[in-house]
Amino acid sequence: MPITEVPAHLRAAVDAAKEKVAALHAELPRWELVVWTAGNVSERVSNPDGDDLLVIKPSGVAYDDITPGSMVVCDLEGNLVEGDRSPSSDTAAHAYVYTHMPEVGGVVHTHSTYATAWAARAEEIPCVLTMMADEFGGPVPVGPFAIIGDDSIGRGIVETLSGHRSPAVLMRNHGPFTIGKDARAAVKAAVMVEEVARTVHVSRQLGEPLPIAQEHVDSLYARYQNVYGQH
Ligand SMILES: O=C(CO)[C@@H](O)[C@@H](O)COP(=O)(O)O
Repeated sequence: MPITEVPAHLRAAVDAAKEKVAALHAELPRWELVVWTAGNVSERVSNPDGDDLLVIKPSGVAYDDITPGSMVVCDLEGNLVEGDRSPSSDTAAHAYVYTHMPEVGGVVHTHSTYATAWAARAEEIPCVLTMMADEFGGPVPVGPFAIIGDDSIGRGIVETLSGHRSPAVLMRNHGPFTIGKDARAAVKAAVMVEEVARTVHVSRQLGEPLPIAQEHVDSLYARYQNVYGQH
């Protein structure tokens, strides 16, 4: 049964998600992860009484014009539930991730320069920095080439990241998609994947970066994910 309007019991949660996701969009230009209208952020709105919803950016809207009121609400089929603009052109991908990865609460897509350059080569970013062990638990993987317009991008994200420690995937010839427990965590992963893509790129200009032993990757990841305080 398609959802044609936001259920009353989700109204407050949807409005809170609109405020949060609108504010998080400002982080993409702030960290220089996007140009013009590229990129998008979404967050799941869990529905204990039925199908979840997602809140996402309206398609093609300038970042300066993104407000809580401009955000769009869709069901997990990608159908519009609330909003006066078309949802992001990546809505199907976000929705597919939420449907097939129930632990994911936020999805981000950017075209950040260094991560996208790695995606253009379809080359994973090797785990040669302790920061990568912390945040990604190993290399940042590459996902398949996928044309926008159906759920092929979403399928590529899910096939690559399911069971993988990394919250980021470099979709071949396209750019990074990141996931997290909520939209803020996915935005953080987008910031971090661009940072490590740049650092490893710079390092490789002067030689071959040295790998980190798996045992050290594992212990760094465990510490960062379970002990290190992030607020
Ligand atoms: O990369 C793509 C599509 O995959 C861009 O068009 C995307 O970054 C921005 O599109 P939207 O404005 O979110 O519709």
